[in-house]
Amino acid sequence: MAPAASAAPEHEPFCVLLVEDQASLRAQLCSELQRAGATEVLQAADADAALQLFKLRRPDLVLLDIRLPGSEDGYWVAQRMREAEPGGWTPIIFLSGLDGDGDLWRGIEAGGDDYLVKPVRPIVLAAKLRAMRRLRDMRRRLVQLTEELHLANQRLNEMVELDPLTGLVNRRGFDRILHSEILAARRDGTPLTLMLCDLDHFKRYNDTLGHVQGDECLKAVSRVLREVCMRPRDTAARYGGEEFALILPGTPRSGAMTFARALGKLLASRALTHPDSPGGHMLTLSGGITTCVPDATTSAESMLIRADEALYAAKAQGRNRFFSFEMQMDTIEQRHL
Ligand SMILES: Nc1nc2c(ncn2[C@@H]2O[C@H](COP(=O)(O)OP(=O)(O)OP(=O)(O)O)[C@@H](O)[C@H]2O)c(=O)[nH]1
Repeated sequence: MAPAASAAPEHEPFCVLLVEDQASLRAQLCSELQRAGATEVLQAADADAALQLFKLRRPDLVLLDIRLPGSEDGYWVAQRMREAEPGGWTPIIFLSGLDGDGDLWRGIEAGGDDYLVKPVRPIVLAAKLRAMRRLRDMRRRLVQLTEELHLANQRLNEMVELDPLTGLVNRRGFDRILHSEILAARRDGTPLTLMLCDLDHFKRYNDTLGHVQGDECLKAVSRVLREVCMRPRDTAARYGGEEFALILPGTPRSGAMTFARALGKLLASRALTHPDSPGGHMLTLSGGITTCVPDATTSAESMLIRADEALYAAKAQGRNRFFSFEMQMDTIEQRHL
C-alpha cells in the first residue's frame, strides 16, 4: 500500500505559487499542498497575476498550469519567470492535462523542472514537493558555501600581503601598491612621496636586549607608523627586517617634510628607549624621502633608488633625521651655480 501523503519534516518555511485557472481544482491542490508541508500557498488564476506574485513574493516552488485564460500560456509564464530571476533558479513544475512527449519536452524547454499530468495524485504531489524542497535547501547551502569561500579567499589574499609580526603591509603588498600609486599619480598629475625609514643602531638593540625584545620594538614602531598614516591611501609597509616604507599619495615635498616631522614627534612621544644607542637612550629613526609627479620614466625601482640614497645620506650624517633626495639635489645644484 502506498504511504499516506504526510507533511514534510522540514522546519524552514516553504512557499508555493499555485497557478491554476479552475477555482475548484485550485482549492483542492491548495489543501493538498498544505497537507504536504507547504507553509504558504500563493494562488494565481492567470498569467499576469502569476508573474506579479512571482516577482513580489519570490516563492520556493511554482506549480504552473499550462492552459491559462487569455493569450499567454504557462510556457510563456515560465520563460518570463526565468528572465525575472537572473542568477537564481526557482523550481517550476508544470501541471497539465496534456500528456504527450512533445508537451513534456516543451515544458522543460520553457524552463520547467518537472511535469505533472492532471489529475495529480496527492502522494505524487507530496513526493515532488519534498524533492523540490530538498533541492531548494541544497541550493541555499551551495550559495552560502560559495559566499563563505569568497570571504575566505578575500581574507587569504589580504593575509598574503601582510607581515605577520607587525601587521603592516609586507614587501609583496608594498610592491603592488607602489606600482599602482605611481600609475595613479601619473594619470592624475599629482605628487607621490616614498619614504624609507630605518631604525638607528638596531643591531645594538638586539645585541643588548635580545631578538624577542627587538621584535616587540619593531611592533611598537609599526604602531607609530600606522598611526601617522592618517589619510586613507597612505600606506605603511615593512620593507625588510628593520626597514619600513611609507607610500604617501598626493604629498608634495613640503608635505613630506611636514609628515616626517610629525612622525619624529610621534615616535618621540612614545619614549621608546634604546639601551645602547651612541647618541642617547632613545630609539630613533632615519629616513630617506623622494617625491615626484611620476612621468613615463618613473618606476618603483627608480623611486626606491632615490629614497635609499637619501636614507644613506641621513645615516651618514648622524642618523635621527630625514633627507629628501630632491632637496639634496637642489642644494647641490645651487652650490654649482
Ligand atoms: N628582532 C628583530 N631584529 C631584526 C629583524 N629583522 C632584522 N633585524 C635586525 O636588525 C639589525 C639591523 O642591523 P644593521 O643593518 O647593522 O643596522 P643598524 O644596527 O640598525 O644600524 P644603522 O641602520 O646603521 O643605524 C640586525 O641586527 C638584524 O638582525 C626582526 O624581524 N626582528
